[in-house]
Amino acid sequence: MTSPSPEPQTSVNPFEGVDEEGRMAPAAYDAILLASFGGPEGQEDVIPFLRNVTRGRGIPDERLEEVATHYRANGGISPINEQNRALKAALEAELERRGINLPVLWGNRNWAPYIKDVLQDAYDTGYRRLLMVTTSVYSSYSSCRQYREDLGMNLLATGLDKKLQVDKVRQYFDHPGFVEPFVEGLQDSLAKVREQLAAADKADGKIEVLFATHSIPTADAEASGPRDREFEEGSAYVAQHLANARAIMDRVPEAAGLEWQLVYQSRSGSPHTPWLEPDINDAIAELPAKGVDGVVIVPLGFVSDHMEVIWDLDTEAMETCSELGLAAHRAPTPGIHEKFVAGLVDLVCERTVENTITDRPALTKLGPWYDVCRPGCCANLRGEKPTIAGADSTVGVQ
Ligand SMILES: CC1=C(CCC(=O)O)c2cc3nc(cc4[nH]c(cc5[nH]c(cc1n2)c(C)c5CCC(=O)O)c(CCC(=O)O)c4C)C(CCC(=O)O)=C3C
Ligand SMILES: [Fe+2]
Repeated sequence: MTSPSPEPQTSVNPFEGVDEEGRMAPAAYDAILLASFGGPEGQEDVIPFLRNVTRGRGIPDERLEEVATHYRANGGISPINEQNRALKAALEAELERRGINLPVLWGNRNWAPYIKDVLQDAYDTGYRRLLMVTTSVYSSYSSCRQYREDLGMNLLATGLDKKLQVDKVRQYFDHPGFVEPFVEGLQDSLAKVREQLAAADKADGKIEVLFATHSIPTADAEASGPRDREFEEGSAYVAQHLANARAIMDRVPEAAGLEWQLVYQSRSGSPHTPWLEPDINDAIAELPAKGVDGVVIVPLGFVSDHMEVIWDLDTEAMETCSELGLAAHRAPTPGIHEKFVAGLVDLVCERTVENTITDRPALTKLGPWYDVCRPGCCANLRGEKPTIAGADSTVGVQ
């Protein structure tokens, strides 16, 4: 039990304490908030979970039924919560190893433990300032602003908006802690695909690398990131993935000269709304005609092996590969890789007055990303909601 810190003051100038690169001055935090998506933990949770996820988003019922079957086939259980429990434990161990006294709280947007309850518990424990780390690393409405909105709305709903300050670490897509596990993963998966090819007497077979991420509506892709910067393909979300894919390819000598592409998965929504393409299965279907014999799938958009990885990649995309006679292997997600866990603690230390880390590593020219999102960053195209951690935020001190 800590003694309560002073209540935060509401600032008039939203940029106060934030420099031109969107960097926020280090502060004294009471705890880390690990914020994630959440997932069902039994058959009876599946539909209520899906309703939570899609509330107000117009996802057709047929799509919900289809997604429900992915969960049902796995006992109604998403692996994501267990993975977050493991990540929380790994973060606690790494903090302890470094002698950093910061508790780790865990809350989800769409399932228990809900962010709302965690915020109330945090306040009741005496915490007054939290630093949020999300399990979502790129810039887009779904992966950046929606987290910031859910924090803003839950602080308002609990009446804690003037009492509990929540800041957020920068989007960390190009932090070495996130990228390096994929470098190792690509190396290992390439070796496995080469073994498969050798066993099939195709030792010289051609291999292509597919970097897979979540599809989003093209309108959201165009609205991703800050308004005052131009990005490749007109989208921070796409540009961040392309830059990361190049950074990974450059670090794997065994992949020199191989063709690669960025592909998308898990599309939902109305078929009339354009989403990012190509779909991974369509991309795989084109490969035999290009003389490709083997595929490495790098799940670049994801932090852990949750449902969208084990179903859409390991089940569906792998099936597409085997139907076409392609050798294939899926590289791991960062999960609780020690470099990933250490990287998250480094990101926290960028922001804490104690144990401050001043170099802010980024493996692409796009980063290091902003601690405080620029105005209009990753806009909600359906209307504005209260957010935290943005220069245009209406909740908390920025
Ligand atoms: C960019 C992005 C990430 C990556 C960043 C991040 O990790 O946050 C992500 C992650 C995840 N998406 C997840 C699950 C779902 N996403 C859905 C729907 C949607 N995702 C979208 C985008 C993203 N999603 C979008 C634009 C929609 C449609 C509109 C909407 O509803 O906003 C739906 C509804 C049904 C469907 O249409 O598929 C479900 C069930 C799970 C949990 C998996 C598990 O349980 O293990 C995770 C980690
Ligand atoms: Fe953003």
